[in-house]
Parts: sequence; structure tokens; C-alpha cells
Amino acid sequence: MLQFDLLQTDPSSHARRGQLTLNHGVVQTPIFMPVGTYGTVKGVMPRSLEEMGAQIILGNTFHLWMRPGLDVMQSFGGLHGFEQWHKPILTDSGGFQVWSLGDMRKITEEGVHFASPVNGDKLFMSPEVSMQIQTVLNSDIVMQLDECTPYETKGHLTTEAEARQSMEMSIRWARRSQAEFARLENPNALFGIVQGGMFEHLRQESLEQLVELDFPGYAVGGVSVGEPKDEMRRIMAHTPHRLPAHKPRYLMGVGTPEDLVEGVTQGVDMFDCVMPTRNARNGTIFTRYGDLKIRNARHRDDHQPLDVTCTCHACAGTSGVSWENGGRGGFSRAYLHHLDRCGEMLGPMLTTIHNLHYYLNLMQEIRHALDAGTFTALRQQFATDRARGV
Ligand SMILES: O=c1[nH]cnc2c(CCNCC3CCCCC3)c3[nH]c(NCc4cccs4)nc3cc12
Ligand SMILES: [Zn+2]
Repeated sequence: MLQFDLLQTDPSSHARRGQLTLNHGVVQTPIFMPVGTYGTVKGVMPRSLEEMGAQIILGNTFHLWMRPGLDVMQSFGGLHGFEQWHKPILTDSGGFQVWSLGDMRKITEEGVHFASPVNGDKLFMSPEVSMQIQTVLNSDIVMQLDECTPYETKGHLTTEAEARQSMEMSIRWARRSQAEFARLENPNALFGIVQGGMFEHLRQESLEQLVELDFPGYAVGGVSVGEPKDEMRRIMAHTPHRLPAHKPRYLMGVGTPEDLVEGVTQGVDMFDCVMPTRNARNGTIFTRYGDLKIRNARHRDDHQPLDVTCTCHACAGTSGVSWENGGRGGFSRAYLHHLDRCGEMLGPMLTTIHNLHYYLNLMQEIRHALDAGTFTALRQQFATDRARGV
């Protein structure tokens, strides 16, 4: 089941404030969805995810299918019981990971043949198989199996004809996903994925055919796949706001804090990206006033927290009072620099909590600004602050 209520629309952009009711709970939008790959958001306990306000997380169909396997997942009634996360979960189709297997896979109309990266077994992923796996996982939002049209292949840009072929196969796979989802009587929500490469007229054809199929929600795929920033922004400006206004819109794999603000402006409701978690593990920290590299020697004796305005556990400790509001309960940049230099596991745990909290808090500030009708002012303040530098 899925119900999407539009609560507010911004008068001077495509931004909107919404509420998504799913089987495992209600989600306020716009929303950032932390990525859990192997049934965990790396290094973060579910209680910490709750504490920082995560409302919905992602599960990775491909990896969970490989390991622990569907028998174990079935015995827990799905992913919620297995990973002990009882709020909504969105699972991807598994297709995107198969694509990244490169030459170890063969794409046919029927589906994708590939060798398991875990044990070399010959495997097959089709729209039907993807729906069967996601039904066992019992995720609240299921993604159709699509083909993520590449931006370039071996140095040559994807041509319009190639993008059309790929987009048309994703439409056929959307139909097959929908038919199998119905046959399985899955009680959750299936999203269609718009493709079309960097060609607006192909994007238009894709979304029109998917809207015909009447999905409860739609994703925009095929971006953030190595294209130049201005190309991604061009598609972000074309496609999301052309999708049905009364249904949720999910921009896949995006992006930086700046991309999230731009995406909301263009009418996007849902985002996922590995950036906050992946960057945290390699020491790149997002803050209100710009990014910093905790490994840099300049942080060696800095008593300040990562972000003086942040109320996360790393910056404000258990008090939750930010440094700028007089809180002194957090960890210093000096300490986090030390943990990074020593390779201590507490380092990535704390920087991941901070980066995720930064993304989730940014989306909460955006929701509050949309409620208050001050979204344009927020966009301006956000850009000014981020340019200040830390
Ligand atoms: O067209 C697409 N179809 C389907 N999935 C896509 C994804 C995966 C989105 N995150 C899934 C998550 C599910 C749970 C586990 C983690 C992934 C994309 N990610 C990106 N860029 C970000 C990128 C990240 C890495 C390389 S590109 N572009 C994407 C385009 C598509
Ligand atoms: Zn913080």
C-alpha cells in the first residue's frame, strides 16, 4: 500500500512538501534515504539511525540475494526482521549492481546472465526474478528491474539510438515487473523508473509510457553515472516535474548537498546516495560551511567539533546541544583526526553518524522551510553558508 499526500507546493519553484504512508509507517518528504548495502548502514546501529531521524532506509536486493540468501530472509519474514529495522525500507531491483559487474554479465531481452561475485555460480536476474526476491524481502517500496543506460561506454558517448533501445527495453521490463508483482500479490508499492539517457525527448517518451502503466510512484534513473554536472542538471530540470504531481518522485543515486537542494527545487521528493556514508569512511566531512578532510594536519589540535551548528552525537555528544549554543559534549576535530590517523574503527563510526545527520538535517530544514513558505530564502542562505569554507 502507498498513499502520497501533497501538503504544500512552493510558489516559486517545483518544490513540494509531502507525506508518504507505507506499510511500515509514514515518511515526511522531501527525504534522504540512507543506503544499507549488506543489511546494515555501514557502522551505524539502527538505534543511531532512529536517533538522527532516519525515516526510511535502502536495502540492496542483489547483495542480500547472494548472501545470506532467500531461505534465511524468508525465515525472518523479510528484511525488517532480519536487520531489526521496523520503519519503511526501499529495495532496489538488483539490476544496478549487476551492471557494475562489467564484462561478467550478458544482457538479453529475457534478463541478465552473470557469475556470482561471491562464489562464481552462474546466475540469472530478470524482472520476474527481481520481483520474487523483493517480495521475500518484503520491502515497502519495490523498484522495477530496469537497464541503467550508461552515459558512455569504452570512451564513446551513448548515442540517441542506443539510449532509445535501452529505454524501450526498460519499458518492456517495467510491464513484466508490474505483471509479476501483481501475480505475486505483493501488498507493497512498485515504482517505475524513467530512462532516456541525456535526451529530453526520450525522457518524455519514457515517462509518458510509464504514466500509462499507472505506477504508485516513479524514479528518474540513468543520471549520476559519470555525466558532466551540467548534463545531470539538464535532466533534473526536464524530467521530475513532468511526472504526476500526486505521486512520489525519486531521483536515484543523487547526490551532493547542492544536488539535493537543486533536486527539491525541481520537484524531487526522495533521494538516495552512497556519498554521506562512503565519504565518511574516507574522511570527507560535510558541514554547513563547506566540506573538510579530517586527515588534514590542520585539524591536529583543533578543539572545535566537525560542525559548530551540528547537534549530532559526534558534534554535540549525548546533550545534543550544538557548540554554537554552548554545548561542549561532542568530540573535537583533533580527536577525530587522531582516530583517522590511527585507523581506529570509532573514527568512521562517528564521521558516518555526522555525515548522515548532516544530510537528514538538511532535508528536515528544507521540509520546515517548505512548511513556512521560506524555501527561496533557505536556498540562498544554504549557498552562502556552504561557500564560507571551514
Ligand atoms: O538508472 C538507475 N536504475 C537503477 N538504479 C540506479 C542507481 C542505484 C541507486 N542506488 C541504489 C542503492 C541500493 C542499496 C545499495 C546501494 C545502492 C544509481 N546510482 C547512481 N549514481 C550513484 C552511484 C553510486 C555508485 C556508482 S554511481 N545512478 C543510478 C542510476 C540508477
Ligand atoms: Zn555532527
